Amino acid sequence: MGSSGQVSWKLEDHPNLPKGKTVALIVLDGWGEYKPDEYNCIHVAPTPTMDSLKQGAPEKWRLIKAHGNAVGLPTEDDMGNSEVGHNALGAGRIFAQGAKLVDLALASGKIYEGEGFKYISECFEKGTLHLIGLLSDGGVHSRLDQLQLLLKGASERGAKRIRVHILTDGRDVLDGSSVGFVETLENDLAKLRDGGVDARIASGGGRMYVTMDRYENDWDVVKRGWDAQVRGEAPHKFTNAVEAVKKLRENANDQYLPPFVIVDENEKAVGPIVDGDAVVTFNFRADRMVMLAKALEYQDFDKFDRVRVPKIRYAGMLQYDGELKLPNHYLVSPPEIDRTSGEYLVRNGVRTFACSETVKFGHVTFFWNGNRSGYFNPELEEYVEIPSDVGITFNVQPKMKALEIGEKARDAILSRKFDQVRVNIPNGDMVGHTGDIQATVVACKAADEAVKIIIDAIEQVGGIYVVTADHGNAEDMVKRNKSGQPLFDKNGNLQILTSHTCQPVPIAIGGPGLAPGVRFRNDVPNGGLANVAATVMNLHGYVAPNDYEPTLIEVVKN
Ligand SMILES: O=C(O)[C@H](O)COP(=O)(O)O
Ligand SMILES: [Mn+2]
Ligand SMILES: [Mn+2]
Repeated sequence: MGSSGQVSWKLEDHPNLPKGKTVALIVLDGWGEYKPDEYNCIHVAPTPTMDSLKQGAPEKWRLIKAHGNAVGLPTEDDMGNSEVGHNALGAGRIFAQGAKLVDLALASGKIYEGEGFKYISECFEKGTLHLIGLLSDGGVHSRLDQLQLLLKGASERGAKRIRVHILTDGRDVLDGSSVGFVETLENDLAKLRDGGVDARIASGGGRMYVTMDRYENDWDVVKRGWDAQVRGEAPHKFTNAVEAVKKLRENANDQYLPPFVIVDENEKAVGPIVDGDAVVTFNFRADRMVMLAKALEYQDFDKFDRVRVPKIRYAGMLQYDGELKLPNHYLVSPPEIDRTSGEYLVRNGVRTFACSETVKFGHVTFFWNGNRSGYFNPELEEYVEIPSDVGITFNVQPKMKALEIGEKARDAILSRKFDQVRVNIPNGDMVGHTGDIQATVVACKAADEAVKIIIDAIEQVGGIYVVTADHGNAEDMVKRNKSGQPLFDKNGNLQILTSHTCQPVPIAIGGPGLAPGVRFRNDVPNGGLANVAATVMNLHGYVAPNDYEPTLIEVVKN
């Protein structure tokens, strides 16, 4: 920063590293490092390319942290995720993330003093407060304890009628855990009712089938939620949410429960959203709330027929998109992730290509650029989205679009029109979340093949590659005890881990364009994802800004 507070965008030249090399930056989603056993799908899958990077040159492969404090999460027990992972990779610094900011705002009570809470609380006298979000303690998109505090805080501050619209998880937490979370919530709501607040669950559904789509992959998902939450209409009606979830689990897992509404004895929905109500989406993470936020907020919304558009006061837990100012009102200010490496590099003339398929497209663009949509400079950047398959779980098509992403990146590299070619390869993560071990093995193989296509192209143009990951997933597919032994449930079934992990991730550098003597330093033993940005800036021939986390590489003279 200059003394006037103006950002000086000019990056210093690196003393020993040249400019003009094509740098391929490959993020394998959900690809951690863990002991090689039968539940490590990366180990089981043939992954010759990633293996050769690991076994090749020890000074060009290492592990970095991708969870907990290293990515701005509240505790070391918090697994990493795509949002915080790509934020750290792109921003080069560690920002206190949404989970932590909401914790702090709730603990200090500041959440109730902000504009967002005041705005919604004006409906408390006459209207209903609706809370919509993911019901689990996964800590990736939301957290149960935050919802509990918000329920208590809102009712103490005048909310007389509260309706909770739940989305069951099974993706950031064990499948089947939804029942326990709904029971806990029901207990809390019963206590509020004892205190005179009319508080109930009003609707629900599984997060992947109802509401929490992302990057506009499938608007039907959001529509199903809208119909249940706003209109009080769904194919399944129950008088009790615990019963609903137990019954619907007979034919679907937590992630994919069909939408349901809770009705009274006259079959009337207990909590549609109507004029004069307040709505809060209590997820702090943006990607899977943006679509609903648009449906709730935009007058001229045309992605599906909303049928009835109630006049409400709506606030997000956070503002989900700073560029779009979406939503306009929010309870907690999001982290201000500024001066990202993407912006610096583009402002220094680095021509950038970014690509993934829809389900991860925003990861290498929006998250990478500090939760900012759009280009910094359209003349120098091209972002390509390959449409994802719609309406299937990814264990059915575990190869996903890995090869297409690899080929697009290859073409971008060979065109020589770009200095940085950045991709996210989703397979390990998206298929890992299904809990299908065999399919995840196929997924890892496909991801490895995509890496090979890109590295081969880099060989051809004399470029440099950086291969890393955003957090673990496919390297461990079972829940384990403290000594690492797999755990079984009371019926003797293996407990499948659909979520991410706390494992470190690999980073490898190489390619013919890598200057002689470049190697990983030994003095950054606790390096994490945030150290990657400075590293990449070096590989483009620049020194990172002073306040960036230190580079992972050094240049030794031979
Ligand atoms: O949103 C999801 O799919 C999961 O909750 C987290 O996965 P991601 O962080 O890899 O997107
Ligand atoms: Mn991810
Ligand atoms: Mn994931």
